[in-house]
Amino acid sequence: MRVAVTGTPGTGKTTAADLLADRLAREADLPALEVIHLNEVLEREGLYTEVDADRESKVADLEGLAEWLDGREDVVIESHLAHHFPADRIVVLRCAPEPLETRLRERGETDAKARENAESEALDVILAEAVEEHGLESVYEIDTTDRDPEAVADALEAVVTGDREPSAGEVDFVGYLT
Ligand SMILES: Nc1ncnc2c1ncn2[C@@H]1O[C@H](COP(=O)(O)OP(=O)(O)OP(=O)(O)O)[C@@H](O)[C@H]1O
Repeated sequence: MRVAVTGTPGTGKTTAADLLADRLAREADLPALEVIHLNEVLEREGLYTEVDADRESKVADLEGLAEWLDGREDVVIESHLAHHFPADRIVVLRCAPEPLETRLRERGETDAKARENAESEALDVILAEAVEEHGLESVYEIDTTDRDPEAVADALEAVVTGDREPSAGEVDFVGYLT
């Protein structure tokens, strides 16, 4: 089974996926899935097409990443790009725009980048992409706004074990737009 963990930068994908990886390694009754941090693969394998100077970020080579993922089936793929690849279950981590902006600023992002990501989150951009590419029945939303990382990992674990139902569309942050 392939599980994609996606969401706007700052929603806590890396943090939750690391906690899940610990649990998968320790608990024998959980499925044997390997957690892949796709941004690390992108860096390590050089799977980007250009470096975007203005935004100080690399443009992902989606075809190259898809080829790298080909044949890796029992995995949890963590990245804001994870929903662009074939997967059985797609988890979209969400966070209310204001606390998301604060998280990103505290992590050292520029005000402009923090604001841009908060607006993208308010507009459900990644959720919409995930639903368009995979359909409502494969998409699970987890609202991390008032959940600590262990509680987010609990919800993620419930998706992996099949104890949580698909839930796209439950989270609504449009009211945060100013
Ligand atoms: N559930 C949570 N509640 C509050 N803060 C959190 C939570 N999860 C992560 N954080 C904090 O938010 C910041 C972003 O977390 P993290 O790097 O895991 O996000 P991400 O979605 O993987 O981001 P990116 O896509 O940029 O890699 C970190 O400073 C982290 O400590």
